[in-house]
Amino acid sequence: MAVLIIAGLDTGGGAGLKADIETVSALGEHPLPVVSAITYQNPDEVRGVFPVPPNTIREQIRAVKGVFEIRAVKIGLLHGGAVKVIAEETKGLIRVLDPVIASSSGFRFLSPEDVEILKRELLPGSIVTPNVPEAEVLTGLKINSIEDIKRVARVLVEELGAEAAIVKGGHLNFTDVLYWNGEVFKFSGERVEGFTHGTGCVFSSALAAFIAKGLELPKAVERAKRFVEGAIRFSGGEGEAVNPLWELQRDTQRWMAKEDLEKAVGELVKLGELLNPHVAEVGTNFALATDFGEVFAVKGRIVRYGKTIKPVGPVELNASDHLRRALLKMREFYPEVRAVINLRYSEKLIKRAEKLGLKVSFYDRREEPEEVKRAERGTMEWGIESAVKRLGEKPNVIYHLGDWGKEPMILVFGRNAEEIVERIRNLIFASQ
Ligand SMILES: Nc1ncnc2c1ncn2[C@@H]1O[C@H](COP(=O)(O)OP(=O)(O)OP(=O)(O)O)[C@@H](O)[C@H]1O
Ligand SMILES: Cc1ncc(COP(=O)(O)O)c(N)n1
Repeated sequence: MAVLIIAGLDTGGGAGLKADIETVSALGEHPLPVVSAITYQNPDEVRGVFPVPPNTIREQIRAVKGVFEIRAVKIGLLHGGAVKVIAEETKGLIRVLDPVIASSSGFRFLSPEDVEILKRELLPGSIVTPNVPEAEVLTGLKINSIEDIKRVARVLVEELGAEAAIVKGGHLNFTDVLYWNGEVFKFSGERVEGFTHGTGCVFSSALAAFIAKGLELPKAVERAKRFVEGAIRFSGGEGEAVNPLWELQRDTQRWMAKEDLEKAVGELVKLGELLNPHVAEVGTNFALATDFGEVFAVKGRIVRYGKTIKPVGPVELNASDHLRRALLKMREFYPEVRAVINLRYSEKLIKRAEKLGLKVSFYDRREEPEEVKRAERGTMEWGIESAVKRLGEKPNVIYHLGDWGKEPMILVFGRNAEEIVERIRNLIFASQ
């Protein structure tokens, strides 16, 4: 279904049309982008705005209206001169209006006169999604509590003529309130850590996309809120903004990691007889992490098989709890490390690793504090941390000499699966 998006361009690639297009596309709908303003901004500041002339906005809308079946319209950043044209051209369509009055970096986009035009021309009949400060400007009322939010949402509909109002609590307590058809709906949320530049854009676009799918308003609001939470949680990256593509990126990384690891395991199997003596009693595993902290490994581990070696099962997500924990701990110190393998301990391998110039460290399970031992699952994390701290720089190899009932083990780390295979090749050929 097509969603018409009328919004501004953010040169920083965080908010505005770019975030809207990503959101609508990620949710499987077709975005029809109409530029209302060109901004010059980065994550820290908005330097200026070039308003696209009203007629140019009109022609952009006319080029697609009647050609595509527009199921919803999302309206973001505007300028006073554009309001009337947009109101005329979107008449009769379901409109989600995000009244972007100021940026989160503090730049005032709409003057008080522009706000009045917006209230008069565009707000009536729209589903309006102000944040707390915007709702205050639109209604002239102060908001200090959830009760105030409810009252203001009602005013936006009953007095200012909106079709529905969702007052967002991102600036208060993360609870959003919808007023629609004379009823109040509350959507509770918890604070999510991450960048919030662009949250309002993603929320309103997601809402428009869910409406386009035919969801009833309360359900669409609930889904839009959950979508934004994910986009905040996985918001890292250069844009310093929300990331509407996180689920797609996660899935892409999943198949890439799976494929890379399968290929690398295949290469290891070719080393069969040479690697066989180095396979741990408990089995060897090979793990690869994605940027999202998900870790793939071989289900059932890699075991000795006659004179050669064999992966017991396929490469799968979370197939090795031990290596997953070792790798994730290592990545807390060195995020570029993505892969790890465990081998049976031998002094010969350690000597060889040092000769090859690999940085080697170790941990001693006998030094493990009692409380970590009792907690049972913290040993690996403690071990990696103590080995990293002991060396004072990035270790490529970490070993431990075992303990009562625990087999001594070597972990070889690398930036990717191929690097591990290369390291293993060098280690075992040279240790013959
Ligand atoms: N840190 C956060 N954790 C969880 N949810 C949040 C957070 N910040 C905002 N939200 C949610 O994101 C949505 C957008 O709300 P917000 O109040 O941030 O909009 P906004 O101020 O218009 O955004 P923008 O930053 O684009 O101006 C709402 O559903 C809100 O509850
Ligand atoms: C083009 C454009 N549209 C919307 C916003 C608001 O987003 P935020 O409040 O996160 O700055 C923005 N900064 N730029």
